[in-house]
Amino acid sequence: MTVDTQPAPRFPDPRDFGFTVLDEAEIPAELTALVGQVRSLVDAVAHTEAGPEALERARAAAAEATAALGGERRAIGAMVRHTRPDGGAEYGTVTNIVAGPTNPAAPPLRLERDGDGLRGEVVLGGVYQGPPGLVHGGWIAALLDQALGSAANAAGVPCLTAKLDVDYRDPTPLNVPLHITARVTGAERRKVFVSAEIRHNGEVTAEGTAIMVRIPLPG
Ligand SMILES: CCCCCCCC(=O)SCCNC(=O)CCNC(=O)[C@H](O)C(C)(C)COP(=O)(O)OP(=O)(O)OC[C@H]1O[C@@H](n2cnc3c(N)ncnc32)[C@H](O)[C@@H]1OP(=O)(O)O
Repeated sequence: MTVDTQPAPRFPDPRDFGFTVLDEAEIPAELTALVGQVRSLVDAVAHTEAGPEALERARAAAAEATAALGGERRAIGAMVRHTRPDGGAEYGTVTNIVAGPTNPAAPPLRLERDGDGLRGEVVLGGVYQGPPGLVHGGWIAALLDQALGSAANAAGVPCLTAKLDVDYRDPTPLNVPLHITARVTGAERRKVFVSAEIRHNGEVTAEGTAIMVRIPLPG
């Protein structure tokens, strides 16, 4: 593969392109706690064998909780800024389905810089089940896509996934720590090549490679 460009050193500020950006420190602790509680609720609902009375009580409490949040909604496309220890900034959508900090439908995945790439750890419970006791293959692809996209973005390159290849090496179990790593392996014109793995107990369960394409930005 030809490597003829280096990623830009600094990710552009999304505010310059009309996006709303909040700093992750601005996310209220109460919202973070609510997100965690709703994740527990989703797990409880998915697995409950409670009787009709308890189910109706739970439904009414959930309806009350929904009403308590009122009609105040964050705009679609709102972004969150994470400031790294070295002072650099990284951005993601605040409701990203794989790693959005305000999205209870997202697993609590946090990807941190590790050398030239990124690493993170996540435990996926029963609501991510595909085959019995195993993580759904679509979610494995989603985790890899997020890690691959984040690795390209962490290298200062705003881009979208053009092509994603996933190799499912071994079944990925539920309810155990999964270790995710990703890194940029090369670049060619607007294409950025990235590679990622998911490991359990040090063994690779899935590998992903992607071609990300840099988004042309005005100016
Ligand atoms: C914070 C991080 C969050 C990460 C979130 C996770 C990532 C995501 O989920 S992104 C969402 C999913 N992806 C998308 O929605 C993308 C949809 N596709 C598109 O918008 C366009 O096809 C796009 C932008 C990828 C490329 O289109 P365009 O800008 O017209 O590029 P184009 O000029 O055709 O191609 C540029 C280069 O990429 C290559 N390329 C484009 N598509 C592909 C493809 N599918 N396979 C291989 N190469 C491709 C072209 O061959 C060309 O290469 P070269 O420089 O050698 O000629």
